[in-house]
Amino acid sequence: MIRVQNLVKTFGDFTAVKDISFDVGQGEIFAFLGPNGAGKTTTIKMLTTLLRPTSGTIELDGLDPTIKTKEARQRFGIVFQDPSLDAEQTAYENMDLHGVLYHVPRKLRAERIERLLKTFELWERKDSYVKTFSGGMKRRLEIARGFLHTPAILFLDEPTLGLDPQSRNQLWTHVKALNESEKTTVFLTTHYMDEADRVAHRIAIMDHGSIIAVGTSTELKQQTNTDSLEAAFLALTGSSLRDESANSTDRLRQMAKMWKR
Ligand SMILES: Nc1ncnc2c1ncn2[C@@H]1O[C@H](COP(=O)(O)OP(=O)(O)OP(=O)(O)O)[C@@H](O)[C@H]1O
Repeated sequence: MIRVQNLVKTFGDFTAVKDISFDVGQGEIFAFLGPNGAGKTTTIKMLTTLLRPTSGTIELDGLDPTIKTKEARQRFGIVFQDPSLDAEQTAYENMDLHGVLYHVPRKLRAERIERLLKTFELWERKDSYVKTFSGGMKRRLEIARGFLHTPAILFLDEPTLGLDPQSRNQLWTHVKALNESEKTTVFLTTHYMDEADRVAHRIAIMDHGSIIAVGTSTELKQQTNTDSLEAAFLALTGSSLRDESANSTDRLRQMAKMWKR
């Protein structure tokens, strides 16, 4: 369903994604884990046509998204870290607008909106304005909306960031149920190891722009001789802080640019 070969992304003289390759099968839940600045979001942005790869190839449901951009966009749904709902509209209106944008026929649209809002336990609140929703409800609505046009693949970039354990748990229960009933391939990133352990069929660990390990949670634990995914993750990526070093590198780069002007 997703095939990535030798994918590279550079920003100026900095390489954020360094020659990565992996495959994700149909119906699989695939988690991308990695410390801050590892290159996860950059990879998702390339997969979802938001960033152009510097080199390498991507195949989504048999299509090259850099060439068949419009067709590829129809095949996937995305939920990013930044909220993208219209707070001044109701839950139903947000869903409906998305359905119109994705050309979901009216009757099917109504049926799917009802099914998805019920699945994500939002049907009772369908006519409430999104601005009155809690963080967990907003996230559930965004994910329900991501499923609306029956995408072959759903991309979730840190979908549970900032949610309480109850909301996280409930969200994954619903995502898993839809993955099973609709056979949607799910590609996700998260910093919560317990979530990846629970929902992902396979996990890729990324660090400094490279994929350093891929496998099931059990395989990663065996490979590192550890007894939890978190321990396996730390064994593979080390325990030094990344965002600090990435930020200071970024700062240095920015200063270098200013001096060049
Ligand atoms: N537009 C850009 N210009 C320059 N550098 C960028 C740009 N976008 C990302 N980067 C850099 O690329 C690296 C990878 O960033 P990315 O956002 O993909 O990491 P991530 O794994 O998603 O991290 P996090 O877990 O913190 O979200 C970082 O060092 C970041 O500063």
